[in-house]
Amino acid sequence: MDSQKLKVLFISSEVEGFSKTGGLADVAKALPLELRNLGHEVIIITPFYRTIAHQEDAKQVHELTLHTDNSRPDIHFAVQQLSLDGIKVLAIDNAHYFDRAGLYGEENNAYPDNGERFAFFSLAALLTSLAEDFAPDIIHCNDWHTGLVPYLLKTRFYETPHFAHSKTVLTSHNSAYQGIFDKSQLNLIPEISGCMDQRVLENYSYINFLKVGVIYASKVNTVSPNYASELLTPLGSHGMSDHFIERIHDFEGILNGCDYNDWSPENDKLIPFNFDSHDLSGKEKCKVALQKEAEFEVSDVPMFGMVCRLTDQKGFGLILPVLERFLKHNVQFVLIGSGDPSITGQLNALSEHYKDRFKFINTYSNRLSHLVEAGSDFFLMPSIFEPCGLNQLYSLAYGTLPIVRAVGGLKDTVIDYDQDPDNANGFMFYDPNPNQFLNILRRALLLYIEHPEEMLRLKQQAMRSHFHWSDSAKHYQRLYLRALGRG
Ligand SMILES: Nc1ncnc2c1ncn2[C@@H]1O[C@H](COP(=O)(O)OP(=O)(O)O[C@H]2O[C@H](CO)[C@@H](O)[C@H](O)[C@H]2O)[C@@H](O)[C@H]1O
Repeated sequence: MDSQKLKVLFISSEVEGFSKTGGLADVAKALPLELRNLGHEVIIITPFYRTIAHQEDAKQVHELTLHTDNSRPDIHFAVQQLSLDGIKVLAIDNAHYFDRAGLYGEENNAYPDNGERFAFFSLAALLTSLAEDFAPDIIHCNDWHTGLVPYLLKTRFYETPHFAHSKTVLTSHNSAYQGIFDKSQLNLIPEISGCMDQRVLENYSYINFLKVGVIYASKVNTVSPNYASELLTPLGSHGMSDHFIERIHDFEGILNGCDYNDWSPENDKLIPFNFDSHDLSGKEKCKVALQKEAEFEVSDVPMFGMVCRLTDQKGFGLILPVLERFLKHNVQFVLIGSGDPSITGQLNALSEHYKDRFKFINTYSNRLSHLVEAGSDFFLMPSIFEPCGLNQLYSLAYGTLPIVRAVGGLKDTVIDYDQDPDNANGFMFYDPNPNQFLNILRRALLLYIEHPEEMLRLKQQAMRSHFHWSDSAKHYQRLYLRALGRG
């Protein structure tokens, strides 16, 4: 085999098309496909959740046993094979851990045994690689769920010939989620529950999965250059800066891409009218469809959209204090999201009160997220932090101007109209302050009302901003080669 053609074991707790709660799933689909296009052989490993899509097509390919110490019964699991456009997807099937209503929890409450569930998943992924006789050059781990894999490679599997040449890459899609658990959840892995190394088992009592991954992976990255630099600071690192600084020579930011197969207004099947940058009449019709969906008056009013998980990260602490003042203007605003019940409650009350101009739909809907991207004039992402953000990339593709806070990947992808009018593709504000956010909303509103020709130019310019996954995949390829000492 060509020495540059690599075998990549890509381990992710969610994969678009099979299971999804957020942006990790988008990456776990798009990146393996582009790596395959570069000639690499990729196998994806993911849990076989109760709700996994296409399970009727699954074929059981292995029945495996995880031997624990003598005090616990062995754990049996099956491996189900699925396909992502020809890429082998091996799903770890164990009813105790994954036959549940949610991926990570229910009704916004995490499952109390998530540490044990994903410790099991990490071990099972490596056993599956052995059973499959797929000796990977690179084991690509994603987020805290797989943070123990690099440690397992250096302990339990240290002398296993199958992994003798394997290197690990850990991508942190969101370093705020670290996977911190009591050691009692780690009984499956005596190398950890009995570990005397304080860096692994802090105070000999609890573990931080992400931290262990950052310490032990061959290379570590996050999903934008700017978030990578934030992770090196105490303020922007969610308490992890010391660990990222320690790995500074093996750590970088690689910007996510936009999957234009799923997110192109020219051929999107989930929107009622297609359009492109030369002819935006289809976008106007999508706006009418969105107004009807939201039960708003159909008229030429600026439409603001937002689609996200309802968490503090997404900036609800900036939105909620000024939302009523914003809604005094002649605007329409559609927000699609699910998550934190306290945010849901406040949004429901406002949506009820301002029925003619604010519609909150408390749901997770792929169709609606496409309609909001297509039918809005502006898309809101006033995030407190944002490792990369995908929705601003989708907005740009649909000529919907993103209004973002200058953090993480938002800063790497959006150019502010006031700072650089010639090249702008959106609006950006800096301070995490509700009034600053309201000011920028008003700036956007003014542009819409007073300069429709400028609005059109900006929309067309936004549609010409491209973030191809093929570029990101080439960066990952270089990272893999460096991990293998070939770069
Ligand atoms: N109610 C809803 N209905 C339909 N679709 C919904 C939805 N809520 C969210 N989504 C979808 O979930 C995805 C969210 O992706 P983001 O990257 O914007 O955020 P997330 O915080 O989940 O991802 C984390 O990982 C990604 C991937 O690396 C980083 O870009 C990001 O900054 C980081 O926080 C999008 O595809 C969006 O359309």
